[in-house]
Amino acid sequence: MCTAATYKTKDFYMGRTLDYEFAYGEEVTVMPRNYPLHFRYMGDMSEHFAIIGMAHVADNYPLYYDAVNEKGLGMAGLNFVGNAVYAEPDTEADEKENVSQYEFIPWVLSQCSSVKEVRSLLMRINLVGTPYSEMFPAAQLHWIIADENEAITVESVKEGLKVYDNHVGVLTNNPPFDIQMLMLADYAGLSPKQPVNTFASGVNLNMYSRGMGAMGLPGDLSSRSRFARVAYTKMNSRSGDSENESVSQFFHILGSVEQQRGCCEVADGKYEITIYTSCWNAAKGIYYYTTYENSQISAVDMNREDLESSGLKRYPLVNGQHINYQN
Ligand SMILES: C[C@H](CCC(=O)NCCS(=O)(=O)O)[C@H]1CC[C@H]2[C@@H]3[C@H](O)C[C@@H]4C[C@H](O)CC[C@]4(C)[C@H]3C[C@H](O)[C@]12C
Repeated sequence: MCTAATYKTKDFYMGRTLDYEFAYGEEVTVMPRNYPLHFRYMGDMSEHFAIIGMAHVADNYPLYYDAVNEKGLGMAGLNFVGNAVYAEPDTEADEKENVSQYEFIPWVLSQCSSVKEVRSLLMRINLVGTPYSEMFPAAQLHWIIADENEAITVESVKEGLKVYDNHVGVLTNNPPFDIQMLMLADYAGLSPKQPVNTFASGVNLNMYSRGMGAMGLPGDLSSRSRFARVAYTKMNSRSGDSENESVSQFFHILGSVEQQRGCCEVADGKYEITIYTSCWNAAKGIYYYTTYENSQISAVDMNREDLESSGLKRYPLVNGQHINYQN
């Protein structure tokens, strides 16, 4: 399971949890403007926007999971198993741009500076299921794409490519996004305030605890429950707007859906955990992250790199707890 969210204070933030039972060997990867990008059907792009994000780098090619570009446009791919259906390449129709699912993030982030531009790019796209290699078959994903003004969800399903306005700025996994939004209505009565007793007149109910306004918010790890929980947490979130306060609050928002080892068994003795949690400041191009074994926030600042260069800059994840002994 995975969860993604956006958050706005003075700056715009976005990130995700990557929940899985194993890691592919991911690194924070900066793609500078002159890194030669080769697309399977769309030729080469020698200059483009610079990008920073989490990627598995295969043969010097960054297979991004989530990333943001220098214009502040970000996106994240989350599992959509059983529902993702990709098109076949259509090389006859000139107006269609054939893009493989593993190229979707670089294709969008290399050339769009806003969600508005993404919407028109998506009208021309033919998102195809061509795998990167035999070792990396097509990942069944759906995506959240956002800038500081709006967020959308993109789902390639058997009916074709669907683009939804995402007014809550969150995404998890199955079921499809429109159903997740419909089911959010189940929680319409929840509130951060103590409930007013509307149970029945004449029944005197004692509010015996704080936090009872959110009674009914699901606590389990299913995708629909994480969707409701993270949407509730994010929409009711309050923080100062400094960088530290915003980043700290963002990690608390995604902390509401964190997966602890042992609670979600996916095969005998195999457990899904939150392998990493990311948060980027979209305007500043700073990519923050924690890992399951390291709760200290690490950061890579895209603007401290030479963005006019042509080689990838890769930062292996800092793992292992860093405990601050005070005596
Ligand atoms: C497994 C990851 C998604 C985690 C997730 O959503 N878990 C939810 C589990 S569940 O459904 O709810 O059960 C996805 C997110 C991004 C994916 C990677 C990226 O798409 C980049 C490439 C794409 C290649 O086609 C496959 C390898 C790969 C390197 C992908 C491996 C894997 O599918 C990743 C890492």
